[in-house]
Amino acid sequence: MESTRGWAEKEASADPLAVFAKDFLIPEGTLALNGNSLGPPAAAVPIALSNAVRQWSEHLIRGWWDDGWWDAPERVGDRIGRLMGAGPGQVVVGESASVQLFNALTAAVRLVPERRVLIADAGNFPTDRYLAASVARLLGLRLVETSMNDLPGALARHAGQVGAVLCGAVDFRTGELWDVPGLTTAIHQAGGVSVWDLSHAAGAVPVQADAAGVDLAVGCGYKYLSGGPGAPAFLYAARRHHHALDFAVTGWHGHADPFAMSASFVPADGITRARTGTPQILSLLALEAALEPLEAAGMAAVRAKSLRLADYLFALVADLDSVEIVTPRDPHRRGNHVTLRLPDAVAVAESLARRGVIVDERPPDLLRICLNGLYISWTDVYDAVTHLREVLR
Ligand SMILES: Cc1ncc(COP(=O)(O)O)c(C=O)c1O
Ligand SMILES: Nc1c(O)cccc1C(=O)C[C@H](N)C(=O)O
Repeated sequence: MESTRGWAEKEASADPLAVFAKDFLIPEGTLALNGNSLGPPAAAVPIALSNAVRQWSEHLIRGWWDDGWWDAPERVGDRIGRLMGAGPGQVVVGESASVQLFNALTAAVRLVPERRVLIADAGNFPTDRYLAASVARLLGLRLVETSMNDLPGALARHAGQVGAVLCGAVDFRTGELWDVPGLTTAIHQAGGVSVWDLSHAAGAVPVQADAAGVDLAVGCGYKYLSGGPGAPAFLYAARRHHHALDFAVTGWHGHADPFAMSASFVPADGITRARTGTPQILSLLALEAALEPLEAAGMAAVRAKSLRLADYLFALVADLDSVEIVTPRDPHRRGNHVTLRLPDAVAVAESLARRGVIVDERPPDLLRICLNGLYISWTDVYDAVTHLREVLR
């Protein structure tokens, strides 16, 4: 690795994934380095949306059957599942990540009703923490918040009482990737049920959900999956739990026979019981189309390139005295975004945005830079760091 633009250009011209950048709509001259918050639109999305509106106008309500709308939550779920190492029939798409978290967490608690301690990652995204507190109040559980580093300690301290355990796979602030397989095993050994928030992992890290023994998981559709603002989220539930899953949000789309319009809820078989009410079809079809470039490029190839882009950024910022790299350097211990600590991160992010470099900050001093190898190039990294260098000067 060399810190010259010529080297970055050479690397970019040899990059087999470079072709995928044209599959995204990013304004000329803009570096979209915040795909950990909102991924850019895939070029396939406006086409899929206009197709969906055409289906709607031509087929009206028949679209539910004739155009495959009814099965979209499971169909798109299977496609997202393939990106996260989940076999078919274990993922549904719909609702926000917050609603899916509520449903996953309450279902996890109901799998082990005698276990009265709910353990939650204290560094998790606020919505996860708020929901853990709310579910604990709702179900009369004792909430224990712990740092991820001390999760094994917390499991040991509450041995015999641990029920649901809610963790984020990638720390939304620091980009640290936790040991999903190892910690899931530890949760099981403590008699608990794991609920992983994969929002910063799905489409970024090839999480092996099935192989890791994950029980339940949820994630956003608008970050690395690029489904668009407010894209539907996903819920994964391991097949071995399906027969016992008792979701709190029991909508008619999760009923065994929805059009029987019966008086009481009988859950559908399989993951379909995780469905709630009528899914957001336009958004679901946009999300489905957005998956195409990632599927074509391959999760493993995108991950490998993204890690190398981050290594390149680490090398380029090494001489910036005021910048501390917060994200672990070990590729097994980081997700996709890279976090730098520097004075006045908010002002730096604003100055970068004026130069067309879109990153984000988490106050007071963290700057997050998302290097998604699917559409970010070697020269983008070089240019972004050049701008950062000038802004800091
Ligand atoms: C880890 C994590 N979970 C959940 C969310 C958001 O959930 P929702 O889509 O319901 O706003 C985010 C980001 O907004 C997040 O980073
Ligand atoms: N979900 C967001 C939103 O509705 C508006 C602005 C940003 C977001 C985000 O996704 C924030 C993101 N989850 C984070 O890690 O900070």
